[in-house]
Amino acid sequence: MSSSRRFIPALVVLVLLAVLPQLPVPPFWITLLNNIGIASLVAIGLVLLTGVGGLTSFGQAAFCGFGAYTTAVLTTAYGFSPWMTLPLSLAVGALIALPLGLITVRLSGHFLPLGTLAWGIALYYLFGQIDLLGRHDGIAGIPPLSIGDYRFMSGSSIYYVIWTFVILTALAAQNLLDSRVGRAIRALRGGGQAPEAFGVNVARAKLTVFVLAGVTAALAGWLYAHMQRAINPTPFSISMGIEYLLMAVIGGAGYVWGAIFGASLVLVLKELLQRLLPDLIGTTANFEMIVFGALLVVILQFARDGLWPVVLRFFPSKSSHRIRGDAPALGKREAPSPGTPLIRVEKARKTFGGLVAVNDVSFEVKAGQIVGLIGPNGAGKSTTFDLITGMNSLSGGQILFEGKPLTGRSPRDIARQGVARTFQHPKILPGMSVLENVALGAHQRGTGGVLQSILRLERTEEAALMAEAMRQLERVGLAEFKDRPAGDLALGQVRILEIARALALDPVVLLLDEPAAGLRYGEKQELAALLKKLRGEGMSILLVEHDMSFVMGLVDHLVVLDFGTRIADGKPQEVRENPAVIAAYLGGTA
Ligand SMILES: Nc1ncnc2c1ncn2[C@@H]1O[C@H](COP(=O)(O)OP(=O)(O)OP(=O)(O)O)[C@@H](O)[C@H]1O
Repeated sequence: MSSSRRFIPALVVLVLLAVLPQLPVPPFWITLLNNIGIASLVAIGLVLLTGVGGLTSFGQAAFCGFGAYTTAVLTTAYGFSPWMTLPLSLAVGALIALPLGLITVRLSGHFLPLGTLAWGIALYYLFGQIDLLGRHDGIAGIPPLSIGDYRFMSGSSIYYVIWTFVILTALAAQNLLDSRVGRAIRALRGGGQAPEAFGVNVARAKLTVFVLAGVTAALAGWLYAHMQRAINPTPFSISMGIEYLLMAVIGGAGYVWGAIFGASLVLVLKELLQRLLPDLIGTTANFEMIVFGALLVVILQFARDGLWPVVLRFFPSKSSHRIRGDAPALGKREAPSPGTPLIRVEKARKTFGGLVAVNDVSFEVKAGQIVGLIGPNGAGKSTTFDLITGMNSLSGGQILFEGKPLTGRSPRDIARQGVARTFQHPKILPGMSVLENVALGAHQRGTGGVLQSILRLERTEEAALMAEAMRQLERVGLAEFKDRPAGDLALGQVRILEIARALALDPVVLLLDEPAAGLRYGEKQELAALLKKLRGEGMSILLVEHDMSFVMGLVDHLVVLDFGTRIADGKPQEVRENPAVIAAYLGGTA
């Protein structure tokens, strides 16, 4: 997707990396570059976990420890060859990450980073206490990597191994982010239950990214062990964990290549400060950490997304997603025949303590209808909406979808049944393109997993998902904005984008939560025209709305709530003339 303006500098950097060890550079440059490469691997994992997924971890150094100690023990005590221990080190990283992730990613807010801090410290002390791991002395005599008779003993030889792994890992991470699984991970930043409502398994996406970050850190540890050929617990301490996080954040928390940039910046600066500071202030204490802290504060003030986006500004690229004409069509649900009951709300009740927010409300949405749920502020419309979509649980009564009760089902499961929704406060991912935002809606219609995505084996399915997203954008009239960041759109367009995302689910019924709120008159008219067009195509719609004039000309059926109770139910004209409605809601304006 990147233009030649980015390709050429990338090629220059790659060639420089390749020839550098052959040039007469001081050996410590190579040592420094090796350390940067190893740190970059951990930072790439952190970019996925923290930058993209929004899960902050201070504990990644511990996973390096697992990778390093696995190979150290197996090669020194059990005679394994180093290459054989590579999959084992990665597997140990993944196996430890799995239970730790299960506990950690459930934490929210500041408890999550605190949790990682806690196990980061605990694991470091554990490494120093176990006899098999050589306690605080560690393990020496780790064999170097070798191919045939060639042993990667020197810094400049293992340099090539390290940087091959770094580039492969970065490419793998890029591939992952540009896939169905990657979009799910990127959607985590949207927070809360929203991604569930368009089909993403949030807990699974969090665990996936946690394990991946653990595995990249274990890879770094494996390389470190064979580079140093002796290890002890110190490089796996919490202060290293903090340093890795610093690299990811300074580089550019959401950018894979920013991880390498951040690692380079932090390690080069650390080297310089360690040389310069003692002369400047006459002491050898670890003052570089103070400088890093100050640096981080300054960077976060001026470049919240880290420094990589600043670098990219010098090499602008116009990314555009090519929609493959030969992409296969995704499977589609059979549309219910007009008039079939779809949603049946039967005596639905919701109480919050003593307050009855929804008081035994019943109504129905039939296939091919637009039904409006209206009522004054606090009438219970949003609560009813949340009961149908599974965001809230019923206190009484039941809700059926196509004859089956929805009680106890998760929002994701309800979405999978064909109930797609939009949000009163739109939940888009502003940094993601309009097309990708819509493709998120089609998440459940694909099956590509992590490994397939990394190896780009799911390209046919991905093309189908993108083509479907494009079809929905064309359907709602937003096709021309497909490559624009969703955050650039006006509110009216954002609401329509959410409808396109909901349509990408291949829904049986669309649930729209106050779709006209905050829109200008012209935008409302466009929205109403779109909803009528969708109904013409056979779509069924339930909309919660405030704006009377908006619903009157649009809906087939109106349900009016007041103080949680249904006070009217019928055709718009009948409802408009209902005295109870006039009294409760319309006042003298009807
Ligand atoms: N989580 C909650 N805890 C306690 N009370 C709640 C909760 N959610 C809603 N309520 C109360 O339930 C009643 C119905 O609220 P609801 O948001 O469903 O009304 P609404 O018709 O959607 O109003 P609006 O148009 O203002 O959004 C209100 O009195 C509200 O304060």
